[in-house]
Amino acid sequence: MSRIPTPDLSALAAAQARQQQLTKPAGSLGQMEDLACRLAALQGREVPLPLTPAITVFAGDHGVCAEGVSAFPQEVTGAMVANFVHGGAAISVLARVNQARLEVVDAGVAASLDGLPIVHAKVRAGSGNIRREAAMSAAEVQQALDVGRNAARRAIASGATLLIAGDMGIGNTTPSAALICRLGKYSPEAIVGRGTGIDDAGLALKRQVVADALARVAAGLDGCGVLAELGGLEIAAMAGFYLEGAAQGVPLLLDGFISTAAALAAQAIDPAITPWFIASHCSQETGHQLALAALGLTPLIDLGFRLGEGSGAAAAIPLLQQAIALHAGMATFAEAGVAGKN
Ligand SMILES: Cc1cc2ncn([C@H]3O[C@H](COP(=O)(O)O)[C@@H](O)[C@H]3O)c2cc1C
Ligand SMILES: O=C(O)c1cccnc1
Repeated sequence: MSRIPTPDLSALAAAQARQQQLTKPAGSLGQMEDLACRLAALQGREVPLPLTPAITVFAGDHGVCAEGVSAFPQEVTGAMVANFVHGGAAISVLARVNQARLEVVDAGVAASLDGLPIVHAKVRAGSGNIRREAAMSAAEVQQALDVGRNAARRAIASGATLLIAGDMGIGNTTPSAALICRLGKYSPEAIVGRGTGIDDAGLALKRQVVADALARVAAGLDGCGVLAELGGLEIAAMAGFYLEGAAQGVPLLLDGFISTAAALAAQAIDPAITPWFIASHCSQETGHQLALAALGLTPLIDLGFRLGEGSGAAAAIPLLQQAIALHAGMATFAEAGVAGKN
């Protein structure tokens, strides 16, 4: 039995009826109208309340970096975690400007991060090399899912009504691509991209690495089994974060490629999660659009981001707040004494 509630369809219908009454031609605010109505259904109220966003960035390292799949060295993962807490990363700035709580969790960074003011929940120091071996054991998947679930509990206890998961892990577009291929039934050609910026030879190698990883893994695995073979520690933690957020009835704003791979894994574990996902932006990473399509989602914006960290989701927070403000604050035709459509 799923712990995840279903959205409130009567609140959805009431919100849709309200949109028809607001002083604008029906449909003229496009996706903002659908967004307000979806948030109404998720909050269970005709007029949703303004959102209190919280961002949790999960960090982990990837054994598959040994294959040469990233343009950057593995030690950047830990160095960026320090940058997050010192306030200098993109997500640090976007959290500040959006007044969002920002928490950083070490789910599996290779380096020691002792002494940094983060959540220390290292399940292991980097995953296995998915080209040749499982990313982690079944027990480690469960531990990483729990790391994410606990982070969602902390965020919600602090008052969050919108959850964003970010990622930091050099090499993590490779396991993400493998997960998206496997769970979305896509080919590596359609999904594998340049990540941090590998060249053509690097891209060909990365496609082969993903193809080899997929070929290594048996058919018929469940969501946790796929995460163990092809995932990563921060990706599994993100999936656990999403599962707990949905179970507590909190909307989940997806970020880019890694975030969407984690969402597909969460969906494989519990399909009842699907309506709790909202797509924010479309990443430049090859295959992100297809990954979102596998979840039935259309992104709100395309700013050409290809960063991760939760940055695209954070950049879309004002759009969600504006959708709610319009839905709540616009006058109806009756209130404003404006004539409706002939
Ligand atoms: C300085 C820096 C900051 C980042 N912040 C997020 N990523 C992003 O890039 C990495 C994934 O790309 P690939 O699979 O090609 O390594 C992840 O760490 C992701 O979070 C970064 C990457 C770098 C270099
Ligand atoms: O879409 C993303 O999240 C992404 C793309 C490239 C590199 N890192 C993250």
